[in-house]
Amino acid sequence: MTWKLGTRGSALALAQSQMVANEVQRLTGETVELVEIVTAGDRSSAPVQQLGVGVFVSALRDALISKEIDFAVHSYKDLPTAGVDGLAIAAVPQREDPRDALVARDGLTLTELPDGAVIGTGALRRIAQLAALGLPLSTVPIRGNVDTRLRKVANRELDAIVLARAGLVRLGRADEITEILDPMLMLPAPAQGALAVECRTDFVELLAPLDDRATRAAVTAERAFLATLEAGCSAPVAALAEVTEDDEIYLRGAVISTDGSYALRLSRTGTLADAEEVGRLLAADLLEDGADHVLGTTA
Ligand SMILES: NCc1[nH]cc(CCC(=O)O)c1CC(=O)O
Repeated sequence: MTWKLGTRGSALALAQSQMVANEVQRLTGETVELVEIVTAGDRSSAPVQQLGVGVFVSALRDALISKEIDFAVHSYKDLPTAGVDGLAIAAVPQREDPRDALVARDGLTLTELPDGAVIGTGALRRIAQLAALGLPLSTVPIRGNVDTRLRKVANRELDAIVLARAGLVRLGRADEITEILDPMLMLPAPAQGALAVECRTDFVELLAPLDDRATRAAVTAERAFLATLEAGCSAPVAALAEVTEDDEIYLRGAVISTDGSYALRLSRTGTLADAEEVGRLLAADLLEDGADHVLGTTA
């Protein structure tokens, strides 16, 4: 039997899905076929904030439930925190670099960009953290696939863009990065750089060999942090968990107002086994410090 892997048709989705397909074939000996699924997010060119979370995933989930496909690969950071009955995340493969990256004209770094430089990014988390740096830069919304975005720098429509380094690596275009942004300045989105392999519950055990326990724990902590804050706060949220060799987890989290004038940043440590609790507790710490008021300044 050939296993069917559902994927979006973008170059990044295809690259990610092909990597996972190769891993599945290597680890299980099964044959995997890619099946392209068009999602509402691919059909629309509206800003992602207007479309809402989940626009890229619901068509894939429908195809899983109807058995058109056996499993799907998502960029984990694009998955809504709520799961779906009958489906499960069977594996979280080893994470790619979670950091954000700057691609600027003429090889420039953030501090080398001239006064008035224009940076393309639509993500509130990135807009807020760039604003919090207090540099004489402005941001404009940008959408489209990675290739389209990179072209806007190459043809000088924009001075720079900010992207997830992981996407550029997977597309073989990491050499266009002019600065990797330190998480001290630009904390990534929860689960950035990680993939989620989703399937019906009857398929879970077959895909378990792909799971990387350190990545799963890191993502569990980051997403528990996000889910807890979503209840009380809708300001831009950033989080990054790092796992040490002796199974310690170090989670950093931030909530930033969109104009960058308020930024709350805290961290917590715990054990790998307590990943979920570390995330929830860090969110509680931030809420106690007024994370919900940071939201108030955003609205
Ligand atoms: N929101 C879009 C998105 N979803 C996943 C990635 C690629 C990186 C990843 O897997 O986290 C990107 C592009 C980007 O943020 O630059």
